[in-house]
Amino acid sequence: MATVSFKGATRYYAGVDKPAVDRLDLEVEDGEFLVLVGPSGCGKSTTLRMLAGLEGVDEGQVHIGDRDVTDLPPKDRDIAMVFQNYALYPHMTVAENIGFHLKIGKVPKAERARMVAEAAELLDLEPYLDRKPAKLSGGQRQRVAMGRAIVRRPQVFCMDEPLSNLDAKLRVQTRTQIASLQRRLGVTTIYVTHDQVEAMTMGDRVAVLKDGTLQQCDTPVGLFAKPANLFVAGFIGSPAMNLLPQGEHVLGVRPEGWRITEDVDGTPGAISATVEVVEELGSDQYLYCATPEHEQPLTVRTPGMAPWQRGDRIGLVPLPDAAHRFDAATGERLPG
Ligand SMILES: Nc1ncnc2c1ncn2[C@@H]1O[C@H](COP(=O)(O)OP(=O)(O)OP(=O)(O)O)[C@@H](O)[C@H]1O
Repeated sequence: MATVSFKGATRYYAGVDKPAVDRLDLEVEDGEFLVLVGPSGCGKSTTLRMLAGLEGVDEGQVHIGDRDVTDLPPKDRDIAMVFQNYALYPHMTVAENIGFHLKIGKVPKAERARMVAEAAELLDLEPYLDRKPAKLSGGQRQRVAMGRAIVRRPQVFCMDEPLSNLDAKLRVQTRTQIASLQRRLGVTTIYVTHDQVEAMTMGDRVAVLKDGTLQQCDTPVGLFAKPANLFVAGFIGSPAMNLLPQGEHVLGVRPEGWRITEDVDGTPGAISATVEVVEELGSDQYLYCATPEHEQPLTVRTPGMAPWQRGDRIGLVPLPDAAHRFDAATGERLPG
């Protein structure tokens, strides 16, 4: 096990002036589950591939523990990678797929069988050890890919969208399994996803990237409570934070951060709004409200079966501590 450090790590692709990853500084702790998240093209995969040695580092360095691995080939980095497409060998059985790297590494046969059996037990794959990948479900294939990574006992796991081929329900189940497995094994893990819910539920910390630049790295609670800028504020949280321009500032209020009042005119500071759409979720209700000042409707989340209906006029006041403020010009969070 080991720490991972990116020190000003920068990657340019041939023929592109702007770096795909720009001076990335990031320290991952020993045993930590760190998620890289951001929209398509923000540089998540490139960051992971620089760590795995599948992509060169043009400026800066990458360290694993106390080793500078910047110029080491992938096989010497002691990393196991789990890809989106799993990259299983179709002609090999589950057991052979899981044990493949051990065989290449000349681990004796009996030892290999023991390690494969151990991984299969951990991943509930024992009944399938003699099957070929074509006869497995998507979730089982995903677990075989995990098994192949686990038996190598690497210092670091690198996972690039390993759940994106699963349907929504299985994805939710599998993300819990991966997170708990990682905690049990205690192997430092860097996990790439574009899904902010996946990021927030799995990561000890989450690093948010945009256009190749790290925006913020914090615990899920930290990102949610104190987004460092407008991008993070809008990206983390679902439904997204309401962002209301107010001259030189932007006021940010999460959908659950409003107090609703019927006394619109008698409540100082209340934003007057008309309920346009009501979404019933059973446990919650979402209101989408039009206001005279703002083009975008405001989203309001209320617990339970609130009494509001389309056409109601309501007043919205940010709850104490629910107001986030940003500089409209720079997008940076303002103190307080
Ligand atoms: N081989 C390449 N040659 C040129 N440009 C590339 C190459 N690979 C990636 N890029 C560009 O580098 C940027 C970062 O790509 P990267 O794949 O790291 O993003 P990502 O955040 O993982 O995106 P996605 O979620 O879509 O996989 C993008 O603008 C992409 O178009």
